[in-house]
Amino acid sequence: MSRIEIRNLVKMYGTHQALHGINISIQPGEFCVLVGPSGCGKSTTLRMVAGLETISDGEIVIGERVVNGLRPKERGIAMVFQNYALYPSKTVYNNMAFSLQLSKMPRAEIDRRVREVAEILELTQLLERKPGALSGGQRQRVAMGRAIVRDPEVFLFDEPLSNLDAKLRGQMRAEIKRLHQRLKNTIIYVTHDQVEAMTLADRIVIMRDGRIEQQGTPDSIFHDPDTVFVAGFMGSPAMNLIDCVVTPDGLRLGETDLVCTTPEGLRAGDRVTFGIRPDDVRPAADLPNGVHATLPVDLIEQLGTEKLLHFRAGPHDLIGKTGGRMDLAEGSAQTLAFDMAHAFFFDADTGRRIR
Ligand SMILES: Nc1ncnc2c1ncn2[C@@H]1O[C@H](COP(=O)(O)OP(=O)(O)OP(=O)(O)O)[C@@H](O)[C@H]1O
Repeated sequence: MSRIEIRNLVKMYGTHQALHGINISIQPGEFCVLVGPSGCGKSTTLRMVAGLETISDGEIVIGERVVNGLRPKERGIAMVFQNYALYPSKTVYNNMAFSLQLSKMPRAEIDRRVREVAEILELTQLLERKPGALSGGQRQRVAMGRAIVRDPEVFLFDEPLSNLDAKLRGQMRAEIKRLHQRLKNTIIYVTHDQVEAMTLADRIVIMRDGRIEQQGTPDSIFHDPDTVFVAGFMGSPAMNLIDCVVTPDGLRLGETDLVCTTPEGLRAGDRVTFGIRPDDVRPAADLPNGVHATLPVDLIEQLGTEKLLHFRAGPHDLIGKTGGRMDLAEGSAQTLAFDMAHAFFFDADTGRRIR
């Protein structure tokens, strides 16, 4: 187990600045997920830790060593990519053994490691197969096995599940989590999937345009977002976000009769973004103490255990939730309740949270 320190990391691609001074301090054994929209710099950061990209400025420490000048294989890392890059002509056994063979490890030790890891990943029955005869999930496990046999100080994952279907993704996510509980290696994991970030991470780092927008535990990122960007990015369906102007009475959402008192420090005329998660907008019967408003529900999505209620508040399309068994008709006006204890307010100009 090694700590990883990323200090003031800068990446220039010619004149394009992809990273603007990234600072992340990852504790030994911590599972750190880098998440953010396409092009925000997640992969670039990971590839610089791996030694696959040069460092324009700043410092990367793995364990006790500054690794800026070290080649990838000298860094004590193993990387699992999105396209597993298995050797098609080699068996599963030889795919897993290959890097150890290159390092001239004794055959008996290679055999012990490959079989032990195959057992952990339930690949023992497949060791003589070639990748072409494996399912997507099995190939993904071989790619992980190939990384694990090397017993690296640090694992780097670059969107390892993005080629799998939804069900398999869920299964592999749980397997990666179990593997981490068992091996306790330090991990940096890149994804653009916020569900993966929430479920896997000890620490989530949300990136945007080459900068860190916020980092913290999944709980703190979800329940205590610093910015409207983080609030809107984490959570599915996304938080309802509505730009509005504070009136002398408080806050009015569009032309509706929903008015709430505003947090201290806001004055009439201030422009704010009001945020509330779909979980906190319910039919009034579910939430008697909320702020009530009667609004037209124009679409209901049945998800099984719950239903999503799409409704309009003035010009805004919003989403609420109710239990899957609740009987509601599309196109009818419903009295909805907003749980204002869980509402958020952001400065409409800067996007910063107003606390
Ligand atoms: N080799 C390169 N040359 C020039 N620009 C690059 C290069 N690689 C990445 N970039 C740019 O750097 C920025 C960050 O790219 P990066 O691949 O790290 O983003 P990402 O967050 O991993 O995105 P994605 O989720 O789409 O993979 C982007 O603007 C991208 O266009």
